[in-house]
Amino acid sequence: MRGFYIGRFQPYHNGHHRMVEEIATEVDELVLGIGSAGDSHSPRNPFTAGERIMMVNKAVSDFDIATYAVPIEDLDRNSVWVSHVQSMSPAFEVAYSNNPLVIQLFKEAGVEVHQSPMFNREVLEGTEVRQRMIEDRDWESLVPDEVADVVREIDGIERLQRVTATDGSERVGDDGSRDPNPC
Ligand SMILES: Nc1ncnc2c1ncn2[C@@H]1O[C@H](COP(=O)(O)OP(=O)(O)OP(=O)(O)O)[C@@H](O)[C@H]1O
Ligand SMILES: NC(=O)c1ccc[n+]([C@@H]2O[C@H](COP(=O)(O)O)[C@@H](O)[C@H]2O)c1
Repeated sequence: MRGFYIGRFQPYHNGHHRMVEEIATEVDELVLGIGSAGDSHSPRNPFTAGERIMMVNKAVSDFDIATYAVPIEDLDRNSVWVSHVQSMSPAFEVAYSNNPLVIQLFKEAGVEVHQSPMFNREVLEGTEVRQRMIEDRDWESLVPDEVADVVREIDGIERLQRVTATDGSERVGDDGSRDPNPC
């Protein structure tokens, strides 16, 4: 059986890794959808699709299943998003997600969806990992070693710190969004 698991993986962290470990007990093959593939160089999405593919491929190489990383760009229309995913991915029988919108869209399209527990969510969250990177606090312990190597190879910390820095003329929200009309 082949499964599908999508995330932005900004970056791929130990919570994702635990989820893949669980999924690997249920499927022989897993497609890892690299979500929001067109986004990069922003506070919420610092890494390119290619960089995230490197992180994921290296990190999951130890698991005893075949994996395929497939970049999936966002669409303006949620109602056709599952068809878009299916048009880009090898065929799969079951989707894995803990994201309520993703679960809803797959269920409405008639795709079986499995959820997993949230692992140590207090710290295993992309937002927390990126915040630690920005503040030069320990982030390495929250990601697989292979991911830390990729982040270092691409000077990821410096990039994230640069794209997060503001010149004081705009405000950056908690989600990394920038207010285009600062008062
Ligand atoms: N600690 C975790 N345990 C289990 N599942 C997780 C964990 N963190 C994220 N996930 C799930 O993995 C999928 C992809 O998550 P995503 O890439 O958005 O990571 P995130 O940690 O939620 O990132 P961000 O804080 O950047 O939004 C989602 O279904 C999400 O619910
Ligand atoms: N309409 C759309 O483009 C659409 C809908 C649902 C999810 N997604 C994407 O799927 C991914 C879901 O991953 P997360 O669970 O990490 O949020 C994200 O990249 C999100 O942007 C896109």
